[in-house]
Amino acid sequence: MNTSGVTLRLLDKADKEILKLPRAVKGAFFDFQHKFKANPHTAGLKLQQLKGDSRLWSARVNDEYRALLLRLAEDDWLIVSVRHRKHVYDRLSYGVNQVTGGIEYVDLEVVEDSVLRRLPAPATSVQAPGAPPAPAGPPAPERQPPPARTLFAEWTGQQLLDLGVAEPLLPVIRTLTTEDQLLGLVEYAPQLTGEVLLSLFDGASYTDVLDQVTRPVAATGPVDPEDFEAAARRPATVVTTTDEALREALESGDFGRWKLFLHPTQAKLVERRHRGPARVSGGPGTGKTIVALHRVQHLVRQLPPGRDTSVLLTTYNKNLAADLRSRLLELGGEELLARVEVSHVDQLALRIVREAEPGSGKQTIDDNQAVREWRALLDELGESAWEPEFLHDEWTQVILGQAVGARTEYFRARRAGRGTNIGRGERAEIWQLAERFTQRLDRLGRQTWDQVAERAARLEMGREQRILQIARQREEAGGLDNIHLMDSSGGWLRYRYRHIVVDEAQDLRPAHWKMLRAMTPRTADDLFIVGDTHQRIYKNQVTLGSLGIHIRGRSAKLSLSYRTTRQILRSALGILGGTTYDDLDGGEDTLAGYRSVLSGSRPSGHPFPDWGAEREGIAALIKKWDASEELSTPHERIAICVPTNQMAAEVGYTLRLHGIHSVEIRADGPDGSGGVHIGTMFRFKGLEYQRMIIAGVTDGLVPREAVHALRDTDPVRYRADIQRARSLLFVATTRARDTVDMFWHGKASPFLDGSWTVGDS
Ligand SMILES: Nc1ncnc2c1ncn2[C@@H]1O[C@H](COP(=O)(O)OP(=O)(O)OP(=O)(O)O)[C@@H](O)[C@H]1O
Repeated sequence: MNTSGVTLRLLDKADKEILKLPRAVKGAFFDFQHKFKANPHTAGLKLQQLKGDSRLWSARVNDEYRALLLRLAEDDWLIVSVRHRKHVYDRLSYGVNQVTGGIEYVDLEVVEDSVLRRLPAPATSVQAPGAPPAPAGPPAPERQPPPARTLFAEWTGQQLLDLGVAEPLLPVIRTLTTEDQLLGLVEYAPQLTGEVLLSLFDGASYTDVLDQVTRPVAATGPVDPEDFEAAARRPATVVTTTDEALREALESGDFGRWKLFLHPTQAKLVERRHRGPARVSGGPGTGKTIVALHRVQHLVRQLPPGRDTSVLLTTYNKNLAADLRSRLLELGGEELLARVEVSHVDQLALRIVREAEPGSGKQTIDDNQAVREWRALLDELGESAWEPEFLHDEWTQVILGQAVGARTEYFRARRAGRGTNIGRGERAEIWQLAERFTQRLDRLGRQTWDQVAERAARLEMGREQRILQIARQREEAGGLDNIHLMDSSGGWLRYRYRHIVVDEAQDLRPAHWKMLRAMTPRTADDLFIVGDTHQRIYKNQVTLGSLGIHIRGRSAKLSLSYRTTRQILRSALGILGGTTYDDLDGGEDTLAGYRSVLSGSRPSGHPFPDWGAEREGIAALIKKWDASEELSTPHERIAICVPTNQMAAEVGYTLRLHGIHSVEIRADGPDGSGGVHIGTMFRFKGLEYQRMIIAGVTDGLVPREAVHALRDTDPVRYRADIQRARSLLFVATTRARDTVDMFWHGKASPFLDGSWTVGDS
């Protein structure tokens, strides 16, 4: 707790610099900020204003290092940089960005140096290490190579400024001729400048950049360039202030940054008050889960003091829920976790059902087991007119999905997205089979997850009705508290949660939504829904409005990927083809503006004649990485993704023959540690690896042969199945931070476009 009244903030770019400092200097910096907060004017800190500058000050961190600070107000300071004391301070520039209203700081010398280091060959002007810094103004090679067209010649200075580019960088931007130089500039430029320039460079139009990159972070009101205090409060100034945050920045390095520095668009979503359910979409790696976690923390901070768990954080499977729990713990410790229930949605539904039917003891089975039960039933009946998969989908998506309770209702039920038209006579047959199927499951003491969800939804909706009825009676009785607010178990009858936050929303079943809707009162900030329909890998397509969840006017999008490089992102988008995706509410969602400022090598393609050779190729690639100092990667940061369990086992076997240890990713996470992770595509949702190898991406496997067969017989189902198969491959590809290697044998999957350059395997 700071008692001196001094506020000390740290600019996110300064934090990046500090991370690169030697350990001892980091320690000294931590002590420095404590002393500074206690009294900035202590003699030992040597606080002094830089010559001729009204706001920029320097202070002593240790004998060698100085902190540079902007004085925002009397006792309000912002650390913008930590530098060696010999560093020259006369080319520093700071100001309030006219578009975002955020504070920006640029060390022109550092930026120009970074660009100069990347001059195109023959590099007649490359500076020797330790050479004196370039003089003011744009860097000029000693002997001019033939004039190359500069990258941003097409746009005027004013146009770039209107997009939010930092003004002091315009001269150096005008000198850029190669992508490499641009990356050199982006490394040290303010965040928005980097995003704008890379988007333009990658071919986005001026208006698209304005709409998708600049507008979401533009200031809402007029910007006063002299008002630094106001500027510091805007989300565009990405800062942190707390002691713990500073410690975190020093100790956990890059891995902990998500806890401290939110992108302005992320920060807005975390803090915004909504009058009803709100939804956040965005491509893979844009920080949707990070926003969900910070949102939970924000909501908990608004709760009245107490010990109850009034916030639910839920997602669609056990593995992801476990991950959310550990990340929430990292973010806010036990104190935060104590106010939040983190559970996966099926588990929550099962708890509701068990609470209502204690001792029912039914075994819950998954979709594969259920399809086997359908097959057994059809065999027993000698029925061959229907496929078990078709009946199972019809039963879960139409009958259970729409809570169809009677045969006549089923005759009228909408079957959107189900393909094959079926008439009244066929519906009568299906209805009868579905009845037999549920009787069979009952007899065997089994239930499916869809049944559990449906039952939980009904129970919760009933409970909400009782709550509302009691509230009405209470009102009629003049607000007197003489009505028994008891539920069957004798507890007080009230809504289970005050706020619900949902991650990976695209894969929840319709009944889950009904259940969740009934669990929280219809008040401000009730439901916060995060998901990306481009990553839907199950068949649960919903229209939230029809399930009582109205998000119109409260939707927002994240578009900057923090995970994947621009090169991977471009190839991954190619996998989706031109297909359209829904927005969970009957409309359309797109990945327009989806971008990254990270750069790396292009993804590679590796063709092989057969599966055996392909597996050998995978082993050879891993060994190649192991043998190189530059490419070597800890094995647990490498994953191999394949279409089937059988193929996963076979890859594991081949790797073992080459002495490479691997662990299988199961439904509840990796089965062990310390080896290359191998799993089927379904297992990769929510995971992240430094290197992804995606194998078996062969036509007939991706998508499966059976899908092709539907093309003529059932075009609607064909389109839906193709879309899901594309999403599966898209999810796998976007798990990669640095590299993706796509392997196939025979004919490559039709989902791969020309961007998959063939590697040297
Ligand atoms: N503001 C941030 N600062 C630093 N890192 C961030 C930030 N936001 C997200 N990240 C990092 O980016 C990666 C992806 O974030 P996250 O998992 O939240 O994305 P997502 O949109 O939920 O992805 P997916 O849809 O693929 O599951 C994580 O490693 C996360 O730590």
